Amino acid sequence: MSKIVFIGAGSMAEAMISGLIEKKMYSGKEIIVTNRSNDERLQEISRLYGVTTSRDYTKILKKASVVVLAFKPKDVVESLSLLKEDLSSDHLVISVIAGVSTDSITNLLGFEGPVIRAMPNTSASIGQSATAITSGNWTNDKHERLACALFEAIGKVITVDEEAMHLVTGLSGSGPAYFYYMIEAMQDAAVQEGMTEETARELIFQTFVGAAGMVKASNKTPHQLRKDITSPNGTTEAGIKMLQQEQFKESISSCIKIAKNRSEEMGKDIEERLAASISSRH
Ligand SMILES: NC(=O)C1=CN([C@@H]2O[C@H](COP(=O)(O)OP(=O)(O)OC[C@H]3O[C@@H](n4cnc5c(N)ncnc54)[C@H](O)[C@@H]3O)[C@@H](O)[C@H]2O)C=CC1
Ligand SMILES: O=C(O)[C@@H]1CCC=N1
Repeated sequence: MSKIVFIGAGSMAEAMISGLIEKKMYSGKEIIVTNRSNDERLQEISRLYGVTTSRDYTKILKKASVVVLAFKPKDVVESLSLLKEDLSSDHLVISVIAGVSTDSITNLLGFEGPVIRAMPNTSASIGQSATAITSGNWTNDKHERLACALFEAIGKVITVDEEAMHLVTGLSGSGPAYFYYMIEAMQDAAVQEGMTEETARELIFQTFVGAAGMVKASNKTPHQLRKDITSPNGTTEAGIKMLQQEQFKESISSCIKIAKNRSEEMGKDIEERLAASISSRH
């Protein structure tokens, strides 16, 4: 199998790499990783996963058929201008960059090559990502199948229209962080009430895993599952009433909306920078 290159060696690249190796979709030897300047990080990733690391774009892109863009949206314009000389329409470019459209990537690359935009999440590292993918204009069935297989190795995959990607980003791309925040809040509350951190962690983690398992395994809706726990005038009712009073649902709704809007803003920023660079050339 031809190699897969990760441009960017941050948390998302690492989550994907560890999931792909774990699921044996690629061996460490078939993965090449590069970043901008942090040598220690490349050494660490090479030591952990047995991947090859290099900053010689020309050399590594010659060996690759799939190139995963895993750097931050703010670096897109600069990084793609560095990469475009060594990329061609023979490469399948898979971007996990939040907010940035397949058209922006194609325009920045300056040629009509296949680009697939994906939004995984960091649960990829344990094979549990929820990933949405969408295809750019120059992809074919083979590219789509390959991208699907790659993300299926690290979790569940759904295909969406590109317009949905901003919402997906704020919902399931960022989603694990919202649940971690809830866990943090529950843990802090338990400690404040006098429980040891260790006990709180054990109880909350298992409660979280159990609730996720119930949502998945049961044929009841989350609403019904919640009602099943809520005895009249009991503890859950008291707790939920307080969440309602503190506008829990409204907060979550605003959280998803603002995260979606932020993805749109990041995409627009790239489009504006792209338009400015085109007009400065004329
Ligand atoms: N962290 C997450 O949970 C998720 C992140 N994403 C997306 O993944 C991308 C990466 O996010 P993180 O891993 O969190 O960021 P990070 O900041 O941890 O890593 C970014 C990496 O890109 C590298 N980089 C920047 N410019 C480069 C260049 N020209 N050549 C080579 N490497 C370059 C940096 O050196 C760094 O290794 C972002 O676009 C983000 O929107 C998508 C889904 C979830
Ligand atoms: O926070 C971010 O911008 C990225 C995109 C989805 C998750 N992390």
